[in-house]
Amino acid sequence: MKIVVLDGYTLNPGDLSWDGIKQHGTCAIHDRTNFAPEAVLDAIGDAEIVFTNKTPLPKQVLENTPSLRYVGVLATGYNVVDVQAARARGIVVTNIPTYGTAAVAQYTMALLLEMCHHVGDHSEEVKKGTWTKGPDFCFWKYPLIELAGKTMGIIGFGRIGQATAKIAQGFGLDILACDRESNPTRESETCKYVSLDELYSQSDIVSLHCPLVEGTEGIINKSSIAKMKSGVMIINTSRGPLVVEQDLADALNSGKVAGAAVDVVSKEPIAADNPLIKAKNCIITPHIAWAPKESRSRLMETAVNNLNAFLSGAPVNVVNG
Ligand SMILES: NC(=O)C1=CN([C@@H]2O[C@H](COP(=O)(O)OP(=O)(O)OC[C@H]3O[C@@H](n4cnc5c(N)ncnc54)[C@H](O)[C@@H]3O)[C@@H](O)[C@H]2O)C=CC1
Ligand SMILES: O=C(O)C(=O)CO
Repeated sequence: MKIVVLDGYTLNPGDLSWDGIKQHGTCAIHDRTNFAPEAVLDAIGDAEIVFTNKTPLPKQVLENTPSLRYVGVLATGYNVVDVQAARARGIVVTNIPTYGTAAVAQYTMALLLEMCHHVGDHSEEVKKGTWTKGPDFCFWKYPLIELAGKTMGIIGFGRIGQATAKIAQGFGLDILACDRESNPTRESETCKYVSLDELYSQSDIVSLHCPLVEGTEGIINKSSIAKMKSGVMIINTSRGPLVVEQDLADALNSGKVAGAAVDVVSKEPIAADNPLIKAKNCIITPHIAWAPKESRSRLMETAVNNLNAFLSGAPVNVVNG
């Protein structure tokens, strides 16, 4: 059996093992593949099994891979695959749920705390000598923000949204959740479901945890930002295209949005002219919320289990069933 991993490097830069996948046949592991459909087709060749993390598999590719039977997405978000086109061709697509829930929730809070305290910047200032030369026993470069008593709006109250809420409640934040489906058993004195408009108008912090699908693309835009409080902070650890980046940059530059922290952007790696790079009060990290070794190890383990289950005729974690 021919197996191809299109972009294995970010999952396994050398500190994990591909053996669980390699045991099933001839395995070509590409560190990365050019995203152009011709290059992707070339890398896939006549493989039956393909793994992708972020290499796109659009209809144009899936319709020209006659041997392909299985696509294993090496991530939770599977927006890189045209799942309808795969279903039409009888290709099973699976994802990896839960491996990164704890890491992404933790990272969301790291971004929030960075916006509140700018720990890294303050440390750099001290090392530059600003404290040594200063007249006072302390100084700060930015307004410092206390979270207790504030409200965090969470769009997409699934695994990561709920895990984030749990930590945030520990900081004294009240949670407003918005999801396609509400589950009253998840509500409490400090957590309730609201409509999107209520979430926008009442939240001091808005954090995105819904998948990138047709209905969520561009959900944060000029008009949704207009419904938010002045001075709101926005966090995106989900997918870049959830945000209209020029609209967010404009709102940061005008001060309507006090701060934004994004781990994901519309095009990755980030384009040099992405408007968020020069926007005021914007923290950008290179899509690393998922990447502690602990969570990557769980991801690899689940990828192997997914492949074993598919080959045994009882696939699990299927996203195009
Ligand atoms: N930055 C990173 O490293 C990582 C990012 N992610 C992103 O996080 C996302 C969420 O992951 P999980 O929480 O594990 O997924 P999940 O499937 O457990 O939760 C997603 C939630 O979003 C809800 N949802 C779907 N459409 C919606 C809409 N239109 N409006 C409101 N809610 C909607 C779903 O009902 C579900 O409750 C992934 O889709 C992925 O894009 C996931 C892992 C790592
Ligand atoms: O798991 C995911 O969805 C990620 O974004 C990490 O690649």
